[in-house]
Amino acid sequence: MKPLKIGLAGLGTVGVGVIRLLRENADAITARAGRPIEVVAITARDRNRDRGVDLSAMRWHDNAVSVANDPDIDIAVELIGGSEGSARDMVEAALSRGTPVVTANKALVAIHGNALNSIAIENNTVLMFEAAVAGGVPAIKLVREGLAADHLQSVGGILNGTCNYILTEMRATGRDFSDVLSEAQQKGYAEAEPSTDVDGWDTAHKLAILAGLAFSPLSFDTMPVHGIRDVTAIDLKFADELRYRIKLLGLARRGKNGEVEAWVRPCMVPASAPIAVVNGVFNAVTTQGDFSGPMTISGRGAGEGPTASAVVADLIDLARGASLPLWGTDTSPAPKSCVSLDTIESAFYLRVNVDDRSGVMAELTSVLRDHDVSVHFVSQHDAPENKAYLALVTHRVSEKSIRAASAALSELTSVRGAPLVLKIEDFQ
Ligand SMILES: NC(=O)C1=CN([C@@H]2O[C@H](COP(=O)(O)OP(=O)(O)OC[C@H]3O[C@@H](n4cnc5c(N)ncnc54)[C@H](OP(=O)(O)O)[C@@H]3O)[C@@H](O)[C@H]2O)C=CC1
Ligand SMILES: N[C@@H](CCO)C(=O)O
Repeated sequence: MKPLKIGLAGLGTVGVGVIRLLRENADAITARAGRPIEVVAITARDRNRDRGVDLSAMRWHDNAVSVANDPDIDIAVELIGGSEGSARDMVEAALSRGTPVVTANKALVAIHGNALNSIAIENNTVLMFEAAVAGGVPAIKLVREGLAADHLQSVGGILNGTCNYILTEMRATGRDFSDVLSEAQQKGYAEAEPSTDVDGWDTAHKLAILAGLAFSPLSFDTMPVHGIRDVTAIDLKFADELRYRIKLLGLARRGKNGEVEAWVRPCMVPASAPIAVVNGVFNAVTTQGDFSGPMTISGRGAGEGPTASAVVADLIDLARGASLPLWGTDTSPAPKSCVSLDTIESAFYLRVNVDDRSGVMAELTSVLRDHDVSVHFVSQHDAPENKAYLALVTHRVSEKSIRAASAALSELTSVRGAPLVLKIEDFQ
C-alpha cells in the first residue's frame, strides 16, 4: 500500500500531537484510511529544538512555503497559526499547486476562508479544517456532513475553553474575573496575552466558520463581539438565584429573509439547557434544525490529543477520497454582513450598582419606563458602604432600547459605574 505523504509546518502543541498520534495509532489509522499516513517533510522556526519525538526520518525545510512546494507530498498540513504571514502563504501555495490542505487555524479560515476556497476550487482541490472549531469535538463534521440534509435555524455554542474555565471558576469560588484569570495564567491554562480568548475573538473566528457552513460566509468585520471582562462575581450569584448560568456564547441565527444574526457575548442560559452543564475547559456546539431538532455535542476544545485527533480525522477523510468544497457548492458565495444587534428582541438581565437609599428604585424605573423597558423581576443584594447590587430581568424588548436605557442609567448620580446588560438566551 502506497503511503499518503504529509508535509507538516508547525511542530508545537498540535504538530507534535499529530506526529505522536499517527505513530501510536498507526495500525488503526492505516486500516481506516486504507493506506498508511506518514509525515515525510516538516518545518518550524527552530530546527534544533528538542520536540520530544524522533524527527530524524523527515525532510527539514527552511520555511513553510517550501514544504507546500515539496513535490513528494500528497497533503500539506498547516499548524503554525495566525491569519497572515507564513500560515497564509503556505496554504495559498499548496492550494495553488492543487495540493489538499488540512489546518487547525481558525483565524485564517474565518478571515480568508472564502478566498482560500476559491483557490481550492480553481485548482480542483480542498481545504479541510475540522480542528479549527472546538478542537476534538467534531463540529465541522456535524454541520457539514451529519446535518447536511437539514435547514439549520441556529448554530453556535461554547467555543472557547479559557472563557468557560474562568466563568466556571468564578461561579464555583465567588472570585472576580481578574483574580481567576491571573491564577489561570500562572497554571498555564490561559495565555500570557489573554485578549484573543477573553475578549471573544477566538470564539468569533470559530462562529464565523460554523455560520459560513450552516448559512452563508460572513463578513467577519461586521460581527458584534464582546468578551467576559465585565462579568463579576455578583452576576454569577444572581444567575444562580435566577436558575441561569452565564456562558460566553457565539451564536448565529437565520433570519426570516435569509439575513444572518451572529454575535459573541456572555449570556444567561437556563440552568436546564444542555449547554448550561458544559463546564471548565469543555466546549459545546449546539444546533437547531427544521428536521433534526435541537442537538448539542460537547468535549475538549483544545490540547494536544483532542486537536491532533481532529487533524488526523481530516487526513483519513482525504485518504478515503473526500473532496467536499468548503461551503458545499462549486462557487464561493459573496460574504454577507451580520445584522445589527439593534434589530434583535430578547429578554435581558440588567445589573446596576446603586446607592442604597429611598427613591433610587423610582429613579431607575422611570428611566426604564422612558425607554419602554418592561421589568419582569427584580432582586437586590447589599454591598459595602450603603451600596446595593440590583438585578432586573426584563420582558422581551429591543436591544436598542435596553442599550439606550443602560446608557441613561449610568448618567444617574445614584448609579455607580456602567450597568451590565446580558442577553437571556433561551435557544428558541
Ligand atoms: N493548541 C491547541 O489546543 C489548539 C490549537 N489550534 C490551532 O492550531 C494551530 C497551532 O497551534 P499550537 O500547536 O498550539 O501552536 P504552537 O505555538 O504550540 O506551535 C506553533 C508552531 O509553529 C511554528 N512556527 C511559528 N512561526 C513559524 C513560521 N513562520 N514558519 C514555520 N513554523 C513556524 C513554531 O515553531 P517553533 O516551535 O520552532 O517556535 C511552532 O512549532 C494554531 O492555528 C492554533 O490556533 C486549534 C485548536 C486547539
Ligand atoms: N484558546 C482556545 C483553544 C484553541 O482553540 C481556547 O481557550 O479554547
